[in-house]
Amino acid sequence: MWRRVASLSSALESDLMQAATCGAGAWQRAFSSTQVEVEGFERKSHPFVAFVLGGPGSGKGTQCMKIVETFGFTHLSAGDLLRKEIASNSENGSMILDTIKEGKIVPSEVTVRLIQAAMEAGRNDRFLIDGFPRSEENRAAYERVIGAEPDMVLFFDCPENEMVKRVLSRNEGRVDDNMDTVKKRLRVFSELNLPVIEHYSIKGKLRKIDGTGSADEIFERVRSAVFAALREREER
Ligand SMILES: Nc1ncnc2c1ncn2[C@@H]1O[C@H](COP(=O)(O)OP(=O)(O)O)[C@@H](O)[C@H]1O
Ligand SMILES: O=c1ccn([C@@H]2O[C@H](COP(=O)(O)OP(=O)(O)O)[C@@H](O)[C@H]2O)c(=O)[nH]1
Ligand SMILES: [Mg+2]
Repeated sequence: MWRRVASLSSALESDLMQAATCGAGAWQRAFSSTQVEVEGFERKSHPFVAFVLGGPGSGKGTQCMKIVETFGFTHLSAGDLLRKEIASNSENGSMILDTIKEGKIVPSEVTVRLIQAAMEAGRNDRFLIDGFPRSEENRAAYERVIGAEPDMVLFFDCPENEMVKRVLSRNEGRVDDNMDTVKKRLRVFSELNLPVIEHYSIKGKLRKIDGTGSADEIFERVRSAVFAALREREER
């Protein structure tokens, strides 16, 4: 991420806002032109990281795809990384499969290492980490291994009945998209995920988004939160 050492002109600022509404290409062009035009940028050590949290079916993956299109983030779904590990028949594969079938949380050291490797391979300065951390232990392990906190935490707040409806109609052939497992996942969400959300709320990093309505309506809420957080990071 770039550290601002000179303030953006208001014209450039509005270019960036405008670009944020018309897709990653415009955003990248505006942003890169800003990098060229505003001398003296220095690359920061840690990339911009946004955790994306919310219960099963709250819309994390759907909104992550829109954020990628608009702001050029790399999307790392912790669940997808784990499912890839299962498919690779690695030594942890069967343990991960059993854990996911039960709606439980995979040991932190496994998930954090997968995220770390994906970030190193990602060659980007902004990442969405989707569906992680799911517990205080996950959170502490990430901060210990990666050595940094996230810049922002998006939390999609959605009523349980809406989440269940969406999960049961999600045709992705997943072993955990069934009534029995989704009930377990909702219990895990309220018992273990919510304390993580509370932690980041107290730290002032949480952006709670109403997860009801159409995907486009929800993204309008997301867009301004992400734009503000990116600008805040640049101005630090
Ligand atoms: N705003 C929405 N309204 C209705 N269905 C949605 C909405 N957002 C996502 N979905 C659908 O609900 C299911 C779960 O969405 P997803 O983004 O995978 O959530 P999560 O990653 O939080 O489990 C998917 O089938 C998706 O197409
Ligand atoms: O950091 C993570 C992310 C996911 N999971 C497991 O993987 C499942 C599916 O996660 P995903 O985020 O893909 O589910 P979604 O919320 O998108 O339905 C979860 O229920 C957990 O069992 C986990 O253990 N640790
Ligand atoms: Mg998901």
